[in-house]
Parts: sequence; C-alpha cells; structure tokens
Amino acid sequence: MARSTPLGSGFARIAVIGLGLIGSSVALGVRRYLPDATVTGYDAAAGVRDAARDLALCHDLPDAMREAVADADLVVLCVPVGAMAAAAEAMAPHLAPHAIVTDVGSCKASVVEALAAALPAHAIVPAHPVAGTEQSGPAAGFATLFQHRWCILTPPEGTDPAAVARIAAFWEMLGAEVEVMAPDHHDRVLAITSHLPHLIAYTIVGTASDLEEVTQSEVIKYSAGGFRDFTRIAASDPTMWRDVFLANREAVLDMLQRFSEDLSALQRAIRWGKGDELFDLFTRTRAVRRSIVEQGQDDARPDFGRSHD
Ligand SMILES: NC(=O)c1ccc[n+]([C@@H]2O[C@H](COP(=O)([O-])OP(=O)(O)OC[C@H]3O[C@@H](n4cnc5c(N)ncnc54)[C@H](O)[C@@H]3O)[C@@H](O)[C@H]2O)c1
Ligand SMILES: O=C(O)C(=O)C[C@]1(C(=O)O)C=C[C@@H](O)C=C1
Repeated sequence: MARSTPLGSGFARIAVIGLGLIGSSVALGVRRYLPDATVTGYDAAAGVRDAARDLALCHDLPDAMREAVADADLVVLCVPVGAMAAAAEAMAPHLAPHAIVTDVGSCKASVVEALAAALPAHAIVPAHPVAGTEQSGPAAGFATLFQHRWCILTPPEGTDPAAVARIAAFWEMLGAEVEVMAPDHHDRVLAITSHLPHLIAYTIVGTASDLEEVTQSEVIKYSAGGFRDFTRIAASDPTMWRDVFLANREAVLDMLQRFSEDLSALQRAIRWGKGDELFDLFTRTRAVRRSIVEQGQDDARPDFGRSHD
C-alpha cells in the first residue's frame, strides 16, 4: 500500500538513540533536510558518544538516555534489533506523553512486539529504511543514505493514522520512498531479499577461508570477481546480523529450506549434465537483474547511495 501526499513532519526536537551507521545517517539527514529541528543523540557506548561529538553529528549529546529523550517529540531507535527492548525500557519513564517513537530495525515483528510491551502508552510507528552499507559505527554515516531508497513502515493495528502520516513525512524528508506493510509480511519479504543473501555471503566466505588446499593469501589474491562482491556483504556488522537471524528465525529458516531445495536441483543438473536446465535458470535470473536495473534500483552504480556529500 503506497502513501502519497508528503506532509510537514512538524517534529521540533528529535532524539536519535544508537549512533552507528544508521543513527549517524539519520542525525546528519535531519540536520541537512530538516534544518529547523534540533537533534539530540545518545549511544550506550561512551566511545561512540565521544566519536559522535567529534563528528558534530548532533546539536546535543548527553551522557544519559534520560536527558536525550526528555524533551523529544520524536525518538528514532537505531540500535541492533536485539537491543530494542532494553533501549525502549530505559527511555520509557523519561518520554514526554506526546512523543512518537519510531525505529530502523531490519526485522519488524519482534521489534513491534518489544516496543509495544515497553511503551504501552506511546504512539509507535516502526520503520525499516532499506538502505545501508557493510560499514558500521558513527563515522560511517552520511546524510544522503536514504535518498531514493524504500522505507517500510509497519504500524501495529490501531496506530493513530496521524502518527503514521507524520513518520511517513519524516522519512520522505530524508529522501526515502515510503510503503506501509504488515510486520509479518515485511519479515518474509526481507528474509529473501536481504537476510538470506547475507547468510549466503557469510557462508561462502567462511567456506572459502576454511579450504585447506587454498591458502588465505590465494583467496585474497584471486578475489577479483563474484567472490569479492560476497566479501563486501560478509563484512557486515556481526552483532546486527546475529540479532536479525535470531529475531527473524522462522521466515529465514523457511526461505533457507526453499533455497536448499533449489540448490540440490542445481547440483543434480550439474551432476547429470543437464545444460538446458542450467541455461534456463541463468536466463531467468538475468531477466531479474535487468528489471532491477531498469527500475533504477541498481546499487552497483558507482554513485548509488554512497555519496557522503
Ligand atoms: N547496517 C545496515 O545496513 C542497516 C540498514 C537498515 C537498518 N539497519 C538496522 O539499523 C539498526 C542499527 O544498525 P547500524 O548498522 O547502525 O549498527 P551499528 O553497529 O553501526 O550501530 C548500533 C549502535 O547502537 C548502540 N547501542 C546498542 N545498544 C544500545 C542501547 N541499549 N542504547 C543505546 N545505544 C545502543 C551501539 O553502541 C552502536 O553504536 C539495526 O537495528 C539494524 O538492523 C541496519
Ligand atoms: O547494501 C548493503 O550493504 C546492505 O546490506 C543493506 C541492507 C540490504 O540487505 O539491502 C542490509 C540490511 C538492511 O536492513 C537494509 C539494507
């Protein structure tokens, strides 16, 4: 279900909790695209708070969660999925009654549940900006990360439509295109488009580095083509991805089952010399790639989502 009219978000004071890749990009995006808003930041790690101060990511960066959220109209939770509950519980007693809470977690059903339990009296509009890189930490963020990328909102049933519209407008102001989806549906879609590809990348890089007859230096030396692309994905943050696989367990295991069956079919085709089967599959997958490129979703373009300007 697509949303249309962008509305003014009207958030004057925005708190960003968790100042890694996504939190720092949100803070920088707010400063660039919503210059009238004040951004306060907080991260549980003192070293990250210090780095974020050096980078001037926020207008204000206190050492306590309480101070970061106390005056906020909007709180954006940018912590790993497994830390959402703890972060929401920590801020709950200090939030203003009118504050709206959103998040950026890569899976939604478990986050929707955790936020609803921790913040029963607040409007919660969970979100997932489908934009990122393999980098993490406060220095990795950039204001344009969300430009022309999807942001999927998964509001629980009964959420005030006005709060959903304001969060949609907020992400649109950061440059994203907004869709609304049920949390379970989101988790199945992302299991195949994002989570399984990461699992495959982690596996293939792990398998290559375990091969006894191929040395580590050969893996590095000859990683010019396909393998190199997998190593980029497999460099993604271990905490973030551990949490994603544990939180989206059922959808990931279902997609993995289908993937294993398709892989076995491919194995059989190779063993029995069924060239036509291989050719037909590779023709179909080439068409998928071409339609992604035609829709302008090709992040292999050198400038795609990577400009730090
Ligand atoms: N990296 C991506 O490509 C990407 C894309 C879209 C969404 N996401 C989601 O965004 C979220 C953040 O990911 P990231 O890539 O920015 O990770 P990151 O590791 O760069 O940053 C996470 C930050 O959260 C802080 N943190 C952890 N627990 C905390 C707590 N209880 N209170 C305050 N701070 C806490 C950490 O110290 C860290 O600085 C995750 O939920 C992830 O699933 C990531
Ligand atoms: O471009 C990358 O490096 C990413 O992995 C980004 C990516 C993705 O899979 O597309 C990773 C996790 C997110 O939740 C959203 C985006």
